[in-house]
Amino acid sequence: MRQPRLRLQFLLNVSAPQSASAPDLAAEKLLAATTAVGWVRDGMRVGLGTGSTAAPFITLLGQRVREGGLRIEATATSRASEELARQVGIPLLEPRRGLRFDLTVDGADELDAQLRLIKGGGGALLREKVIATASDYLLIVADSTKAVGQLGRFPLPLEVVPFALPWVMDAVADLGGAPVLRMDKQNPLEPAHSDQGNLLVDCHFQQIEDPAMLAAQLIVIPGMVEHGLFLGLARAAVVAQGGQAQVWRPGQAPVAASEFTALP
Ligand SMILES: O=C[C@H](O)[C@H](O)[C@H](O)COP(=O)(O)O
Repeated sequence: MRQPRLRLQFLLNVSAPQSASAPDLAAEKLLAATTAVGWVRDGMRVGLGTGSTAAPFITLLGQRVREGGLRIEATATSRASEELARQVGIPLLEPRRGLRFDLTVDGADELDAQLRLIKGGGGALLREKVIATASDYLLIVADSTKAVGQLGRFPLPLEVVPFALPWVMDAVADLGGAPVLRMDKQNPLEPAHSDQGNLLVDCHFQQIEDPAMLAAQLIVIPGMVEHGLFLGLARAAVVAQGGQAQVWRPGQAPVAASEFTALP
């Protein structure tokens, strides 16, 4: 079946800038995605992230597959990304033992200078962490609003087994996380569900002083399936600001992305 042609112009028009001084986030996301697509090589197995920055990456990757003859195989971190990948013609692999990825490209809700991340604003944190952990290289693509001095202003998402919800919320409140059950955007009277059918809880810490300690405290809460702290997983990030894309690596000064013709 002939795949629809998706043009950069279409991607740029996803949302208009809100005012003359506000950053054009759609353009920044597209720039980060375009930079990452340029580093995908023939024969790679690629993990496909989720969200509004990963989506243009998937679309542009599909364009390279269809029009440039790029041979890759991929697995997606959400049903939405899987559907998009199918639409744009990316060959998909089902999960199986031994499957690893050369590269995963994914978005983030917050990243700091050590490339510690908060993820899961789109509810895909569990599959995202599975695929990131099965990847040799996790590359984050982000607009300029995602880079922070300290993690925690963005509410930390948790995926929670429904039966365990009240006790998980009690435990998170004891840790100072002000838990809020996420509601369904389409049906605000109903809770949101992950692709696995679990609930999502957003924890308002405001500031996370010690992400590693918090991760250790969260992971032992029964019924808390996964948390959105991604620590020690990202090898690099492309952070776009205005018309400039920079490469961030853990603890290193940012470098212009134009310096790199391959993965940093
Ligand atoms: O669950 C969603 C993911 O973690 C996303 O990658 C994250 O929320 C960033 O999404 P966006 O690029 O849309 O801001």
